[in-house]
Amino acid sequence: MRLELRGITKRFGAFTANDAIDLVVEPGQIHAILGENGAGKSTLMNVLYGLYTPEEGEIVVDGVPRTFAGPGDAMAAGIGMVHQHFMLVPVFTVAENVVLGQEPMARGLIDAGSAATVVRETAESLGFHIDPNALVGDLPVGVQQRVEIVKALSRKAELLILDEPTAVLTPQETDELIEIMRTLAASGTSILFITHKLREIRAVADTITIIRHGRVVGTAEPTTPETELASLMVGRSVSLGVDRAPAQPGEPGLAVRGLVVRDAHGVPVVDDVSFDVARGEIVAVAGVQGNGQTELVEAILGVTTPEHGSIELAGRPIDGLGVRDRLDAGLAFIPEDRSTDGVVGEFSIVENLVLDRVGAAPVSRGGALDVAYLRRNAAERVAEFDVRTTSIDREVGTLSGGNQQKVVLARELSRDLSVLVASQPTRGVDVGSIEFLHRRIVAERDKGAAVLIVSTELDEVLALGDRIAVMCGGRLVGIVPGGVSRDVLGLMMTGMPPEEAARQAAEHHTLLGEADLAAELQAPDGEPAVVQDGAVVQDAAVVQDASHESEEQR
Ligand SMILES: Nc1ncnc2c1ncn2[C@@H]1O[C@H](COP(=O)(O)OP(=O)(O)OP(=O)(O)O)[C@@H](O)[C@H]1O
Repeated sequence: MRLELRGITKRFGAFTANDAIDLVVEPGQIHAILGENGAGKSTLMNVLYGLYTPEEGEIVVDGVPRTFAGPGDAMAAGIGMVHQHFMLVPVFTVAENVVLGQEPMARGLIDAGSAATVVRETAESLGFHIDPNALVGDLPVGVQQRVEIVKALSRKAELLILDEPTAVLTPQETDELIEIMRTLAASGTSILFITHKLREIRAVADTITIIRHGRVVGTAEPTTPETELASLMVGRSVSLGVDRAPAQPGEPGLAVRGLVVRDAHGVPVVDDVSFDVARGEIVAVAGVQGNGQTELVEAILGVTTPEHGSIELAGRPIDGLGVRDRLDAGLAFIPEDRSTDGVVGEFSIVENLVLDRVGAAPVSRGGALDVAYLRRNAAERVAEFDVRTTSIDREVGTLSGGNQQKVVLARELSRDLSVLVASQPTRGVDVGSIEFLHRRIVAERDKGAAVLIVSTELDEVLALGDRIAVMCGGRLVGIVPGGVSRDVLGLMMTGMPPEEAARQAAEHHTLLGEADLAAELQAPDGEPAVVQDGAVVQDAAVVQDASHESEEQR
């Protein structure tokens, strides 16, 4: 399928989120859309998937202009979407989920046999296996994502929209998804790929369209260096990675001793975890989502009571204290799910910036809110943290995802804090803003805070961690120095002890590990090198020329 978006304009009131966007996606093309937070990527994808009606412009599929009144129309035109939050029913089997919504309504019966065949055959054509009879709720996230892909393909999708698909995957699973994307593209399926991860774009995209302030500002090749892509995206030069002095660990900041937390079924989800974070250092906890990190953080914050163990803040046990007392004792907290724990969507930016400080100075004076202070505070924080908004009075729920996250960070990093616990602090935030936010977190460390970062992003863990703790299955697999390789961390995330991970990583590089190495080993003419099995075999220019030659020969 050849898709053309012609002059798509989508407005929210007076605000133009998409401004005359033109985009062409060729059959079998992997087309990455890159843009900073609030650039208008999700809006454009929602227009394409029939969720928003554009004010102007045309969606043209194989030369025919189409109007989509809803996702059903988009699907009928061959467009499928894998959302960030999967739309599967956990208590149904894979086969049931795949046919859900497409079984003949008259009978209301699901033909289990043929659904299972569709699942098996589609999966096999993409080079993996899925048990059609497995319950979706029992499957790891990476496999659930494949079920979503199979589901879209079973509806004859010829163009797949993948919205930040790797946010929930391990590096190894990301490699596997990249392989699946390549297989799909080779069979003619087009892919629109949204991600903030430049490394992935360079690994998989055929072409890149860059959107800024709702407009297409350019296209780029996947060979474009990461720093250049980042600058194109934000419209200024960006330095990736944080320059920082080595940590100066001091007094005890946070201490966790023999912590055990059980879930509702009595299964230990945090299993005898002990570690220390000194003031003046950052410990980053790496791991695939769902390996006990959430429960660990909840126990530190005081929203759950552990079965065993104790937690100390600056040498003082806090086990008996409630959440508010812990915050008052100098704990700052950035929750992993901003929409449920971080912001109140219906409240304004002004209100969200002081949520839990109402009643205390300087937010309240003499029993009343100090409105002048609140407005001044909001204007300053919005400017400092580069929250893209038309007004400080706007409801936070209408900001783009990345900008909502900046509001949470602006509030929490402006506290008087001695211990900072941050879960996925930059999830969904673009590289330009990540640079700033990471610098702010390091600045808190250098002011003497003990910082615990929980992140599923290896880039983030590596950028911030003075030491890196890896969790798997509720246990602490090991704590390693900050400079460790991505491959070692990826293997430890599967539960492999550090020594074994180091040995295996030396023997086998992941695809993205290779991209890493290639970026470091730039050929003299500036072209990235091609790395196989950990060794440079060719520079990319030569490989491209060779492929042209063979095409011509054929
Ligand atoms: N329902 C809405 N009402 C008002 N404004 C909106 C609405 N949805 C989006 N916007 C605005 O449109 C702009 C584009 O938002 P969009 O979600 O498309 O950005 P994005 O590129 O996907 O950003 P991110 O990377 O942060 O997810 C933002 O400024 C956002 O505040």
